[in-house]
Amino acid sequence: FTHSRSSPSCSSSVQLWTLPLPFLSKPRDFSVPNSSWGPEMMRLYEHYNSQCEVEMEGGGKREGLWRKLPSYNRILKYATGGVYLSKIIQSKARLFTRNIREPGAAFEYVLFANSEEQKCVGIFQAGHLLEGPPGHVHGGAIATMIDTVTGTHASMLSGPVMTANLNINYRSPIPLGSTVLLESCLDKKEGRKIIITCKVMSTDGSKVHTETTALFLSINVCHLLERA
Ligand SMILES: CCCCCCCCCCCC(=O)SCCNC(=O)CCNC(=O)[C@H](O)C(C)(C)COP(=O)(O)OP(=O)(O)OC[C@H]1O[C@@H](n2cnc3c(N)ncnc32)[C@H](O)[C@@H]1OP(=O)(O)O
Repeated sequence: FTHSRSSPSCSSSVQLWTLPLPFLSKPRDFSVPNSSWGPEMMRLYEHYNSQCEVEMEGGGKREGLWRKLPSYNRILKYATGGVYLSKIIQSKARLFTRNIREPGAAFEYVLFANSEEQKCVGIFQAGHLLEGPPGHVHGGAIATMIDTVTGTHASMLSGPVMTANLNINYRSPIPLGSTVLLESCLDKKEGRKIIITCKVMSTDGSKVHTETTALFLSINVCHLLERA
């Protein structure tokens, strides 16, 4: 939500300096290791995190291929345009995936983006509150993981977007408590449409849990206000 598309009926070009002070305080980034992260979650986190910076011969560092994306629990309030968006955000609202306080109970996750390859990955550890079939993760929770990674990927490519369609094939169940790797790839962009494919896999890549094609439509943030 850092991009803005101009519209004659609703200007969304609100700048950060117009935000009141509470919105300027640095929000907490939840996508950092905590005591609930298991060995597989840590291993994959370190694998991608180590590729965010590359050591140079002279001892300095430069940006690597991957970038870790921060994750907040009230993402819209901290975005450019927060004054407009605050009209539709209730004070108790929290991002769905970050609204359980107990570490490890629900979604533990971190996203990384690779702009050169137009790829995003998500590392998710599914906690005990996400049960569907006994001992396994609920299909809606899996859809949430997919929507989070592909939605973030689409908004990085095109600014504000809404999910129009998620076509998910569930191939094998995900054991509760396990860590999975989501890989999101741009398929194509056609006007306002962004089509993304996404696989949910076991951490060693040996098992495919789901395969998805997702359609996003870029929107003007006024699209949300019109429905408020
Ligand atoms: C860093 C920050 C991270 C942010 C991190 C956020 C991560 C989480 C991301 C979560 C994202 C969500 O969950 S979003 C919440 C779930 N989604 C929603 O509630 C969306 C509800 N639906 C809508 O608001 C609307 O239907 C839209 C915006 C999707 C589309 O409406 P519209 O803008 O008026 O567009 P419309 O004219 O209908 O359609 C434009 C073109 O797209 C096609 N089209 C539209 N819908 C579909 C469809 N379902 N399947 C196929 N095609 C479709 C039309 O045929 C048309 O094609 P043609 O004739 O031009 O060829």
